[in-house]
Amino acid sequence: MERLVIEGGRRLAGSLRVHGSKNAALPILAAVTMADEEILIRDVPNLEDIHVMLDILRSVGAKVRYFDHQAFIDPTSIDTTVIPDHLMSQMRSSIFLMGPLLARFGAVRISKPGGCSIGSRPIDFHLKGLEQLGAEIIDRHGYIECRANRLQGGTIFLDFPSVGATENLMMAACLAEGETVIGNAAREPEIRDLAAFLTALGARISGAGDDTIVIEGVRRLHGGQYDVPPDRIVTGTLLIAGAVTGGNVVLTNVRPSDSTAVIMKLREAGVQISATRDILEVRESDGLRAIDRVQTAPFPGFPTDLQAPLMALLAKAKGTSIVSETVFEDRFRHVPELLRMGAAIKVDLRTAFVRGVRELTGAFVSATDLRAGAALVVAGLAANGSTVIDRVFHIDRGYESIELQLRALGADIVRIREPDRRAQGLTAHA
Ligand SMILES: CC(=O)N[C@H]1[C@@H](OP(=O)(O)OP(=O)(O)OC[C@H]2O[C@@H](n3ccc(=O)[nH]c3=O)[C@H](O)[C@@H]2O)O[C@H](CO)[C@@H](O)[C@@H]1O
Ligand SMILES: C=C(OP(=O)(O)O)C(=O)O
Repeated sequence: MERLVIEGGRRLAGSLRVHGSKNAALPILAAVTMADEEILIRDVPNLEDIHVMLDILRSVGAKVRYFDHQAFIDPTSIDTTVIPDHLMSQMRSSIFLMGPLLARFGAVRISKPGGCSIGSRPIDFHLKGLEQLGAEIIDRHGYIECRANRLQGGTIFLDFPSVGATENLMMAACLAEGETVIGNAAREPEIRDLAAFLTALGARISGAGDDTIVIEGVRRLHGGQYDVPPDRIVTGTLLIAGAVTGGNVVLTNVRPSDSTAVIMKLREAGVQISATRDILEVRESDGLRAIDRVQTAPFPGFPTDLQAPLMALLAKAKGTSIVSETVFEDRFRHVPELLRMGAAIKVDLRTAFVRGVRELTGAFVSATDLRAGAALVVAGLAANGSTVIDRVFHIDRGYESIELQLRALGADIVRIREPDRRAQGLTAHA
């Protein structure tokens, strides 16, 4: 079991290149199964979820090489559309194989996907949408079998602009016969990138990034190359980390327009941020202040994935901030951990009232999910004394060697294997 140990109170300073986006790379890698030639994807982050996705591609017979953040994938050797249970259960994004494999090979068999515990996360929109494209779906005993000779274009209207369902259905529709319209589609930047990648392979998509996407099905997708965009959630986390330590951090390889919501909220909290074409800089500010209201929402709203890291900053901001989580029903699991560090937060259903305290103190805490873990890192950087974060594997799903990135900015953070001297003297909890 690995842990992070942070000696808080160091001001972050320096420059860092933001790595490729997990949430953009995962559907792009799944979409590769629809092509009939080799594909090269660059800037693929070296993350646990990516390795699971590459293992899934290998498990269905694709030839995969991954080095220097480049993934070379030859899908022409795919010889099965049954995904092993132990890979399906490791992450939510395993569901992305459903649309592409069904569209390309006419059948797919999966078990229910795994993922972070942040809510119930059903897959009903994915299944209903595929049925509207003519798939026959049998969902029983924990397995889902889908069949279709060739998917038929159709009109789909999502009850909620689900990112994953929009991506899965957009991928499937690329090889369907005729036109598909996805209404109330998600507008996240990752959807634009997925559409750009598919278009580079010969797909015909318009409207990605708007709430109505139109896909004209084609017979085949050929080979191609694509650069994964920078990770906007890592960008936001590093901005927050720089701000909470009163630091001066320059982030390169960013797309500021994808981070508008978090930049605006940080400015409201008194943080100075400047943006140029692909650079963001957090400058030293004189004190953090509370934000009246932060409400998570689909893009371009404030991203749910940054709610926990921002809350860790607000825990030290003067005044009381109100944080509402509207996307997932159970995404406040970081609150009890922040309370161990001296935060003053009260939760009422899906709203948290965060009264800023003068000081957070180091403690032994546990990452309950990916972004909850990131929030604890933010809190640990700002706290007095040592923070030990358990269950680091959650953080490794979305941040590439987070300790190395933060050390490059001057943080005192190390990764240890239990038992280790630096962790002794701090009491573990269940
Ligand atoms: C790999 C990836 O890109 N993950 C992101 C993606 O997850 P993901 O694609 O799973 O998130 P969705 O946008 O689908 O989920 C949003 C809401 O819709 C609900 N829902 C979704 C699908 C469905 O079939 N039925 C249903 O009820 C979910 O339970 C949730 O309450 O978007 C989330 C919301 O921005 C982010 O937090 C995740 O980081
Ligand atoms: C919830 C997240 O990811 P996933 O959808 O892959 O579980 C996340 O990236 O914060």
